[in-house]
Amino acid sequence: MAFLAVALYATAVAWLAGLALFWALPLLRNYASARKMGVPIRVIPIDHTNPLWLLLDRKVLPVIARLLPFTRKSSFLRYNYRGWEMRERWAPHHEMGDVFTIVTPKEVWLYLGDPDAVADMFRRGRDEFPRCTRLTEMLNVFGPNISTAEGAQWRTHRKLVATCFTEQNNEIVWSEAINLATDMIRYWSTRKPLTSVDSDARTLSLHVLSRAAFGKSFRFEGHDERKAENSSKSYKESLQTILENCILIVAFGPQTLARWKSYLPKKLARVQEACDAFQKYMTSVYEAEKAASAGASSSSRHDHNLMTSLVRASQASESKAALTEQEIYGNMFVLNFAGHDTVSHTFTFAVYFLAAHPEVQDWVADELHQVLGPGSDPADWSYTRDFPKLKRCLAVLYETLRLYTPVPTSKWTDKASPALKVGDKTVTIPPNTIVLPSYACIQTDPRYWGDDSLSWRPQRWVDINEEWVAPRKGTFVGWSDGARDCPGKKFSQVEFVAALAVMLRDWVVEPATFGRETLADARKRVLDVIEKESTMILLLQMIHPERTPLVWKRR
Ligand code: HEM
Repeated sequence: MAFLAVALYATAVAWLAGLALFWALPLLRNYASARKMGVPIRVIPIDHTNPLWLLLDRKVLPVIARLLPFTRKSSFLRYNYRGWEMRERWAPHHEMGDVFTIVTPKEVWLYLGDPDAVADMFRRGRDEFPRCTRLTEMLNVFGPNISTAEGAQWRTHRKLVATCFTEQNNEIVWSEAINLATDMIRYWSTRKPLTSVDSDARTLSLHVLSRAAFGKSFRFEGHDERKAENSSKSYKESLQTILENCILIVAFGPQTLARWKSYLPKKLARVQEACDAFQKYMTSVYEAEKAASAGASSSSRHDHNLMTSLVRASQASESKAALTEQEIYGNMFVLNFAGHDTVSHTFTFAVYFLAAHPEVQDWVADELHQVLGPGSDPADWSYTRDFPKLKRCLAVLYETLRLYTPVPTSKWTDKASPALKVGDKTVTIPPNTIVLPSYACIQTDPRYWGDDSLSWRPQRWVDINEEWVAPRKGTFVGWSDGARDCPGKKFSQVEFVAALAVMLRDWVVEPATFGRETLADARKRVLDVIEKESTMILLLQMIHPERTPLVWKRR
């Protein structure tokens, strides 16, 4: 009996020691580091980027909030999950000032709500505020790449990737988006009511990417038209499966999945198959391009898709500045990853906002009739002539990103301790601190955006002379800023504007009404759904748009 008691005691002590070593000590160390900055501190007990916690946070926290309602205002419930920024908006900054920290057992996160400090941080660039590659290393699935590299390596990736985003590639994006959107609106107009906006928007963006990235064109297939067979084997389906299961892939790792493939449950086996198929697909395109470069084939010589540009640029540069085969795969995956759901989720938000705002649809349609003419064939619209004039369409994209930013941008201090001026205070930021522009705050703070800052009003981006209204520096970071901003910014703008132009010139969208609901009530319901049922999965998205059906009609 005495032996059992000693064993239990020893186990308890070992547990406590383990807990102190792995949790409490780092938390205390980080707390001490944060205190040195002399700014308000909030503490959260779990590293919110931990892959296991990523699988659980949205399930666990609502249960705790229900069982222990008095904890709702605690830092744990307010800040210990992905995307808390969207729920809180500017509230934490108005409570704590333009700068505050959140301390986790992993590191300290510093939040900036002052546009001048944000602009200064981006201006000072990668030397003082590099990317914290730990946060993106999950994107190393198929090889090192532009998103996960730093220093000289990143410069090589960035230089070569930048050569892919040419005006010729934008032309491809423009015409492919027009073709696909023409088929998509045809499909949407036959669905009454339409419940597949998000799924169809993903198809559109995937098909634009497959053409612009790999040179493969696919016709648009609506949600109900898609065939289920071969689901994880084709390029399209494999990429879709990978993107939908990124968190699982990160949690288990593609190598582990491959090693245990015979024993995996059905869902994981499908994910593993998809990784395998996507890798094979990239290898085949890579080999074909290499052969074409060597003169064995001329099939892809004149195409300006991202893969061919990357292989050619890499072959053309000196050996030290070239990318390895693995790095080319890594970059192709990351371009697909970064360019797919960012655009499709934003497009879905925009369609729902439009359904709630008929006056914005009319405002955009006026521009489309003026620039493109009422009866012109979309196939004749020109990227170089028409795209720069479609400012109202672009404003719909900016306004949607302002309120619902899919990708939060972040920097860190690495081993340095830079000083940053925030208002009249100079904050010396310790090493190993993540530094973030509080995007959900600065993009909606009434101090910079006015009293209607939370209203979706694309008209704020275009003045009465049809000139673009640039926001104050540091108040809009939708595509990030500085040296590591988004290289796909123009790509996404061209795709979005082309698709929107096709849809809004001749069509209008409204919410389907339920029972005796009026159209005005249905529009309010849509806005409520956008606000309450959007969340950060891997990116910010509407969770169940299919529960809010829409109807498209001829204008
Ligand atoms: C609406 C659409 C898009 C939004 C809102 C967006 C936003 C962003 C943001 C905020 C970053 C910086 C992330 C950070 O600092 O951690 C970023 C980086 C990046 N984006 Fe985009 N993006 C979009 C579309 C695209 C597209 C279409 C592509 C490619 C086809 C792309 C490729 C990339 C890449 C490769 C990076 C990493 C750049 C680097 O680290 O040097 N993005 N994007």
